[in-house]
Amino acid sequence: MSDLWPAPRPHDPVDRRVSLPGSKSLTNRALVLAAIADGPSVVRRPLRSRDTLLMAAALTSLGTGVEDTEDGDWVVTPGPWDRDADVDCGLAGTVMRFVPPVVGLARGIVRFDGDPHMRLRPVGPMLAALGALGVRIDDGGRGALPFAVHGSGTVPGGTVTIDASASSQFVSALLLAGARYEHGVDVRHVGKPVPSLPHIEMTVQMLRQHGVEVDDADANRWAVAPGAVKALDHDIEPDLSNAAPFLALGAATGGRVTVTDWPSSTTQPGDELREILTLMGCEVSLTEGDLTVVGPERLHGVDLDLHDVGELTPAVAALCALADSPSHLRGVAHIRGHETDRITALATELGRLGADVTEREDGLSIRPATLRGGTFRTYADHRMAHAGVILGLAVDDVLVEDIATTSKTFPDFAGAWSRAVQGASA
Ligand SMILES: O=C(O)C1=C[C@@H](OP(=O)(O)O)[C@@H](O)[C@H](O)C1
Ligand SMILES: C=C(OP(=O)(O)O)C(=O)O
Repeated sequence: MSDLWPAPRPHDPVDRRVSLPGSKSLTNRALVLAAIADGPSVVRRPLRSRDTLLMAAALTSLGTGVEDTEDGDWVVTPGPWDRDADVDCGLAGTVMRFVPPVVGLARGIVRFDGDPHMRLRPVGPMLAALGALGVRIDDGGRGALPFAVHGSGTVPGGTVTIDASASSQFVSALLLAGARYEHGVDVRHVGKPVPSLPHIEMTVQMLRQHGVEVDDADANRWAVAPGAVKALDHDIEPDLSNAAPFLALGAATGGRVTVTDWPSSTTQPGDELREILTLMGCEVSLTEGDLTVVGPERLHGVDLDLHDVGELTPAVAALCALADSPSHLRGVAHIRGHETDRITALATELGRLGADVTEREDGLSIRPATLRGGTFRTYADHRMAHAGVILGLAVDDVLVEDIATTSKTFPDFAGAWSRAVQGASA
């Protein structure tokens, strides 16, 4: 298969019903919590994609049992965690950040590395915080991959100050492990605002479901009391951020798309798509778990602060490039530290196809322009690929580079996308 994938363009407004794979963020939290719980449990309808398979492999290499059931669920059995191991983080922020704090509870030296770009993604402040909590880290002073965590079996824990403005995952990581530290953990953020707060709420909610006491009453402070993490089975919701391109299919074509099993209440930031698409002129309705988006004749531009939902930026930016009025996307300086520098990547690639884009430190301004076909580069970033296929809905001859990069969070995205765009027989 060519490295350049012709993005399919529908010829008539579509009317589709789509079921999506599970959430990366929920699956990887469920796996970590199951691995440090007080007994075996089941992760039902997990996402099986590169990021979650890497998480399962990391926990398995420590000594955790992760077994498949016939239904495709995972049975997780906490293990002895008494060995040295190597962890491949790939390009998964959740593996690089969520695993080191639990390795403090293991006995052994665990070495972490990942894809070339992963060595550039931020983790230093979290490693420094872990050191302050009593975990020995050997990172050669780099504050980045590769590094080793020397687990001694117990972690003192306690109060720690961290600048988590580069990633909410620093906070989530410390909280996920914190109940198993001798004194729990009391995390205080100092610095520019923490992005992606719904993802920290997701962490807090899941910890509470596992019987862990969490105090999040004050802004920028999260305290986890020491205690057991009770074993608990999880049903994983569909990935609502990965719903973005599919909802965009309705939004950008004046068609109708329904995503099934949309939760009535959720901490996933993708739920914000309902509000965003409404602002862009779509009709959006949620009825008995069916989220339906009906696109307008032309989408409208929007002025949005995406600080809390930064991972939606690539898909939203692509939709803005198809709108009939200017858009301003703000508050997402931190996404320069995502799978690629997403602000520069979006400005470059939308611009290559004719979009009128201004790159700013913390976002993008996008004005209406006539788009043309061409190559859309993806920089190993699944969500850049989503942006490319969205443009391909409205522009002939868009070639998306390395569509397989979508396997980070979506198995066979190209197949699912072709079927959604062209109908079930595709
Ligand atoms: O905790 C999580 O599961 C995530 C938190 C966010 O990270 P940042 O806070 O680094 O943006 C988000 O962008 C990422 O896709 C998933
Ligand atoms: C930022 C993302 O991923 P990660 O979990 O690797 O940080 C993302 O999926 O948009």
